[in-house]
Amino acid sequence: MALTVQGLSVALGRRTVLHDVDAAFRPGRITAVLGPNGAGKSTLVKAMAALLPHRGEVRLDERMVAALDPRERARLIGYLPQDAVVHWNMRVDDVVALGRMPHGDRCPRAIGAALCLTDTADLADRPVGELSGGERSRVLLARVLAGEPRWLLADEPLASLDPAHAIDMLDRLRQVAREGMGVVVVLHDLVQAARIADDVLLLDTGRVAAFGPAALVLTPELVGRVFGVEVALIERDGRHLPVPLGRLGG
Ligand SMILES: Nc1ncnc2c1ncn2[C@@H]1O[C@H](COP(=O)(O)OP(=O)(O)OP(=O)(O)O)[C@@H](O)[C@H]1O
Repeated sequence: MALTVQGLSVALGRRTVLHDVDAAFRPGRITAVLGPNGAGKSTLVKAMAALLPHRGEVRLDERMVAALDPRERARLIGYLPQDAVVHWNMRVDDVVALGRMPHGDRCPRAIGAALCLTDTADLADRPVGELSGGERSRVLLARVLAGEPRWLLADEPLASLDPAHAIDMLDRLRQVAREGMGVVVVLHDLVQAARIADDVLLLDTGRVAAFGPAALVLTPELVGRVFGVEVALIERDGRHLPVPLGRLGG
């Protein structure tokens, strides 16, 4: 099931913060959305999840996402917001079970698989309010995965994770993509993006600066220009990882 964005523009307040974005995302692949602060990354994924009014089209195959019944949309697209919070101090397994709401069930297999994949089964009977920020991030990912969506849109899921857990999180996204889910993930870390992404959508002040296979987008020239930094490539496991060295002209 392909996820396609065509002519997508979003205005917030009086400002247009996304301009005419075109992109075709493919299932079974990880697309990293990159760009400087304020480039419009969060706005893009929110609009793709039909959480913001927009102009242009977001389609799942031929169907407009905004026109889908909300429960069906939630079954197809899982959205993991930046800085997600849990307002009630529920048990972890109950939080994860909320991910089944669009299905109207409490499928033990799906919940168990999500707990297992995110390494949160040991936390299942803990109150979510007692968890560390990183543990909570994994639980919130488990909640989305429990809904077994066809697409996962994750906004900066690494924000509160230490390097080891960040690597684990990305490996989990890789695993769900291998199983066929389409993954669109907003990232800040260029090295992690290069490790994990099949494709990269590079945004610059609300416009697409580049979209395509990671190796073609994550070049020192392109990344350096958009972020205003000097970038060196290091090679690891056959991938070229862009490392920011300093500000351009600094
Ligand atoms: N409610 C709002 N009203 C007006 N402008 C807004 C509103 N929310 C966000 N913006 C602006 O929209 C632009 C895009 O914001 P967005 O959060 O999508 O950027 P981002 O690329 O995700 O940034 P970051 O890397 O800092 O998280 C920013 O310039 C931001 O100031």
